[in-house]
Amino acid sequence: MSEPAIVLGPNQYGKAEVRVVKVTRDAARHGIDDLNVTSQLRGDFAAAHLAGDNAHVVATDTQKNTIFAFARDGIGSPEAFLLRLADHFTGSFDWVSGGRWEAERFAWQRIRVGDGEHDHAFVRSGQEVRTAVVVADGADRHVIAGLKELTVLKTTESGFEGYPKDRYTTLPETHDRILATDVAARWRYGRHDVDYDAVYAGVRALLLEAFAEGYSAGLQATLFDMGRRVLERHPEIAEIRFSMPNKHHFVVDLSPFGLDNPNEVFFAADRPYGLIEAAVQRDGVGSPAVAWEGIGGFC
Ligand SMILES: O=c1[nH]c(=O)c2[nH]c(=O)[nH]c2[nH]1
Repeated sequence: MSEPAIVLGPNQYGKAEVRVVKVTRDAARHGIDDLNVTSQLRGDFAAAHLAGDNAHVVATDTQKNTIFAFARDGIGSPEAFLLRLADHFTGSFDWVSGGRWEAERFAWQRIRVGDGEHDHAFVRSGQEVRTAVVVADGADRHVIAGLKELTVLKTTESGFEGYPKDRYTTLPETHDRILATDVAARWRYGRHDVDYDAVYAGVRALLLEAFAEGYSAGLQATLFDMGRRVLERHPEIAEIRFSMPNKHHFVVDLSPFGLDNPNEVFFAADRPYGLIEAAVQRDGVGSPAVAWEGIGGFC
């Protein structure tokens, strides 16, 4: 029996992590957009791989330059910027049938001076990084927005009880513990007539509100509550996925020092950590695999 032939499988290529900063300076009060953009093209690139024929290979350098050139007109929301890139590359080259464009956006806030805000001096704001992915597949456009590194902590109103105990279980039950995590979430839009910046702000607020409010019976329950609130309030969002580490805070035994410790002094362990991941979906609404392809881990 002969060995199967060796053939080219799925492929994409482009420029990764183009750091583009756009200053808007048509008035004394400047604005700033700070992004990390990755562009990857899909289509007929077989000859490049199989024969070294680069006739179809839009250089990664050209893709990088296109990102800078498009920034000259203003960036706007990361989702809108990525959609422009997708339409440009698929519209300009017949053999580019799709691709994947991804962005991280770093937020800056005006520095407060006296009781005003400075016109052109900024401090990195917040901690979370906004994320966006656009996948073009022929005429289809999939838009996934998100955030990562949104670090939150509550000092009470969290517990973990009722779990199975076996011979390896040592964890004591508690109904009063610290709950801390770095929220990473991505949500897929089911429609595209969306004010991406406004929805981002709304989702971020709902995630924080869900984390803060009420008693958490576990990070899993908190995760689902976050997702449920987002889907209830945002019909334009089809589904949302989360990846959240449970950043354990262990009560330190101070009895060797003759001290009590009524949930006041903790050891903040950095590893290992629990890792809680889930999708929150609308029943009966499918989740297109092509939209999520290339997203590392769960979200
Ligand atoms: O919120 C939690 N979920 C778990 O699955 C888990 N497992 C664990 O040891 N502690 C916790 N906490």
